[in-house]
Amino acid sequence: STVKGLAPPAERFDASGERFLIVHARWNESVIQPLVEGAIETMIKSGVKRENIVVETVPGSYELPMACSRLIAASQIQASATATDLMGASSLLDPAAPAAPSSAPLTGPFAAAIAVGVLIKGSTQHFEYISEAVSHGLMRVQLDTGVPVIYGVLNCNTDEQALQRAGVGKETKGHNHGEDWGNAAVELGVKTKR
Ligand SMILES: O=c1[nH]c(NC[C@H](O)[C@H](O)[C@H](O)CO)c([N+](=O)[O-])c(=O)[nH]1
Repeated sequence: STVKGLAPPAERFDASGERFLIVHARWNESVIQPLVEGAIETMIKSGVKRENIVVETVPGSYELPMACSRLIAASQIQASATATDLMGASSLLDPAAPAAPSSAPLTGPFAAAIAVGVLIKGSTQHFEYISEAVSHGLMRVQLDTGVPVIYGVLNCNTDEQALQRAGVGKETKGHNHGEDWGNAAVELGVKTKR
């Protein structure tokens, strides 16, 4: 196809002060890992600080909407409170997050989130049901919370398709879609900032 192509990143955005969330499933870990690394590296190239990228995991893609919903809500609650009000609540977020002085908000709200999952078709209808539920679920989370949730779910028929979309294909290397998701998270995070 001469038309289908990746969305090139738009002009550079200043996301240096923004916080981002990445929630990734652990199914198909060998594909998940390059996707997540690609997203993080791309975001850092755009000026995002690594300590402002919170990474959480869930068992499978079906858990992505719930985890994104809860973590986005927790970060929004904490943004309006101080550490003393919400001691222990930070366990929902990155445990490595630097402890803020009690007068400062424990965490800031996330500018955007990326939900990363790899669905590979098996011999049953499981794939279709999860894929449909996750797509609708993630769309609902972003519209309900007002925080962009970038769709980082690969829906593949074969292992090789998934590997190529993480830039680690065996037949041809392919392109790491995690990089595009990192760019999309920065762009939407800046453009939808309130
Ligand atoms: O992320 C995935 N989860 C998968 N299933 C687990 C599912 O996401 C839930 O974790 C599980 O159903 C428990 O809710 C997959 N398959 O079943 O094939 C898959 O390919 N990828």
